[in-house]
Amino acid sequence: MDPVHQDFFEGGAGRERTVAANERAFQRRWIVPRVLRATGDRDLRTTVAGTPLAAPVLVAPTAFHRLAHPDGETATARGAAAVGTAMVVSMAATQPVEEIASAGGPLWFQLYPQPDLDFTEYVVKRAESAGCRALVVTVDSPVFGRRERDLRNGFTDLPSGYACENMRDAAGRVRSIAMDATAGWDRIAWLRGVTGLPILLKGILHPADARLAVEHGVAGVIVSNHGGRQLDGAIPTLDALPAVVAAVDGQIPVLLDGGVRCGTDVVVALALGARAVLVGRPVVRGLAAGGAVGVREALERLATELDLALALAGARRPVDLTPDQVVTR
Ligand SMILES: Cc1cc2nc3c(=O)[nH]c(=O)nc-3n(C[C@H](O)[C@H](O)[C@H](O)COP(=O)(O)O)c2cc1C
Ligand SMILES: CC(C)CC(=O)C(=O)O
Repeated sequence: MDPVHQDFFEGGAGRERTVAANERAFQRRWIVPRVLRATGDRDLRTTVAGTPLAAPVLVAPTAFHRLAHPDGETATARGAAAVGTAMVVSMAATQPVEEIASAGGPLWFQLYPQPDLDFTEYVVKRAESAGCRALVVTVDSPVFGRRERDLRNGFTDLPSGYACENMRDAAGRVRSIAMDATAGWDRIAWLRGVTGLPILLKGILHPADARLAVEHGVAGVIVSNHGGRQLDGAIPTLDALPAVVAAVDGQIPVLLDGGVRCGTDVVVALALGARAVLVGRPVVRGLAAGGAVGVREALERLATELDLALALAGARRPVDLTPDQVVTR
């Protein structure tokens, strides 16, 4: 891969403290296994916002897949479909959502709220018509994070020949993605009026926001710091999870992304109350290394490791894991 593009995929904001801390937070947790109780067949399946998943690991929305592999987002979707999980299509995808949907697996669509409400509605309807089953609204990006690697590399836009295909307006012109600092909670209420799709908020870290999310009738929240690409110094997601779980009090599912790299990481997040996790960079790396097969292998490996870790932790199903099975040292 072009090292400039690799820096885009791997990098984060500022000094990349949060990028590093997301993974480190998992290193500080230890699993306390239970014994002699997980009898019978294991079952990794779960359902989130009405979408059944073979395992509680989804593909996080990440931008510009054609820069990682010529087959782009379509290959990622094929890899996700092969393992029976959902892919969250980024608003900054380099292929049209209709084409990505041809892979056949369940898709959710990620939206950066745009200041132009008519256009926002147009994009949402397009995702809906393409068969996307949920809308993931990214709420941690009122402005764009400062990505030092990209600034140093002069990487400010897609190279020519590539476009954010889901930013085409009705006239076929590609708009640039705006970060909308004017979007408030009223925008979530507005979105609920324009779509019947379940809405999940991505980028919740504070328990008070989690409670507001419940009050605004969303179908779920994703504890996320955008993989450390927005606010450098933001709390590692695993550290933020317990308070968010407590705040929503079982009313809606809580998902988490950031730093999930292996099956035991998934066990820790599930035990602390996440319904499922999403993975970003591991999927991009799989895509870059081997297209759809690489994505499938990255996700298969996580599911296999999760199955093994569940068995050894004494859980038959993800919901059997309990918070007392994780200690911090
Ligand atoms: C290269 C890259 C591009 C991303 N693009 C988007 C995006 O378009 N929309 C979005 O909501 N999040 C985006 N994210 C954030 C991811 O959805 C997710 O929060 C993060 O990658 C999870 O951390 P992980 O990479 O450690 O798994 C991006 C992340 C990366 C690494
Ligand atoms: C290009 C951006 C719109 C997406 C991205 O890089 C991110 O969200 O981190």
